Amino acid sequence: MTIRTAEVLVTSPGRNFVTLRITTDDGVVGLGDATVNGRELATVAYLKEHVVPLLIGKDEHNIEDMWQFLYRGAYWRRGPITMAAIAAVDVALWDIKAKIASLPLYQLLGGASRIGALAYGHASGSDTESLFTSIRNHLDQGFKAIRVQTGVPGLGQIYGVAGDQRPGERYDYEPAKRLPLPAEETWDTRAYLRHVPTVFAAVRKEFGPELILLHDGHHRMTPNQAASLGKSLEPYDLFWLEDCTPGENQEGLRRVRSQTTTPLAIGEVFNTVHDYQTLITEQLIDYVRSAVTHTGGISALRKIMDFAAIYQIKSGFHGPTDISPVGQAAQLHLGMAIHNFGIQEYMKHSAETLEVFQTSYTFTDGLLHPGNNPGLGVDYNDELANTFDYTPAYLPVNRLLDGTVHDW
Ligand SMILES: O=C(O)[C@@H](O)[C@H](O)[C@H](O)CO
Ligand SMILES: [Mg+2]
Repeated sequence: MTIRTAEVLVTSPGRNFVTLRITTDDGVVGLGDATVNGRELATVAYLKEHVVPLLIGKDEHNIEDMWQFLYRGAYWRRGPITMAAIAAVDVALWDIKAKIASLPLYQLLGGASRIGALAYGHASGSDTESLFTSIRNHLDQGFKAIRVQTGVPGLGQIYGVAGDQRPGERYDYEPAKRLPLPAEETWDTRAYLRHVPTVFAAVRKEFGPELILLHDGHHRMTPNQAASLGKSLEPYDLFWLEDCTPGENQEGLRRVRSQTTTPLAIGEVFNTVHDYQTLITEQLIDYVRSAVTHTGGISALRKIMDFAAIYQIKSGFHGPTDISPVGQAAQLHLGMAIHNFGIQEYMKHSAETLEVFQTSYTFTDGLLHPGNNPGLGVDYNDELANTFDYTPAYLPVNRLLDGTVHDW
């Protein structure tokens, strides 16, 4: 009935992951993800120096009390590092509780509300032809929903665009580059705003009205620019326009919302319910983009989703490859259980990553399912993990044509 050990594990099978492993005195093991892309060692230090000593000897069953102890007890509240560390503890304790109950975690969260979680994949191409190849590739894999990103004429490598690929090839866009300094990219919002509607017109013409399409603006527009893009994309019936503005300025979304009916999703860099307060109560968004890993865990994100449900706002949890298989499993269990599930982002992890983290979740006919193993359904292979040393990596920095640093 107590926590015996808590270990902070770092591995790098192609990219860096931080995992917290809690073991009880009965030998039950729980895993939690604390990966913050490009700033991984900050959560390692926060956990090792300031959280692990607080866990030893505590009752593993009191998840809510532990969450409040770590959140209120720190005095310095919120922030991505603190909330990722709390998330790792929270998820590991839910994993343990479900294993003790011998149930898949979603059963403890209320049971299954659906047969599976509708997933969207990432198609991209430097031009329309390579984008179409990538979309066909995703359709072949069974995706029913696809995010579309392309290059912009006149700009070089930009957010969201993988190298061109042939049918059957793996999509491998990874923004965090393993370089000693961040890569720098060039950006021009006017060129982007002119180009994107032509891309969606071409995609609709080629693939028809049925396919679910999404797009990520990656925080680059002002509210006025975002309103303009939302309007110009209305004929193409997007499932959502993501991160159209930086989003910390919640009031700024009023301008976007009042001008366009294109659905809006925001929140992958948010870390508590307070980041959403105005957005939710004024119904300025349609989808909550938080990941379990970056928002204080299952306990906290569940509360955000219950709050959002009152306003007909649904989930669209952040699921790129920098969310580890542990974090992805946690949000699949949550997504199975909540009523206001919307869609789940799904970028398949590399083969090496899925050998380090052995998962029970499946992807069939466009739907993800967390599997029915007790707990999260993820096992950690220490021996293999230890062969992959931590390698520093940075997300890119974005500059305007005149050299000014812009939102990336
Ligand atoms: O915007 C997204 O959906 C992601 O690709 C993020 O850029 C990445 O997860 C940052 O670590
Ligand atoms: Mg995004």
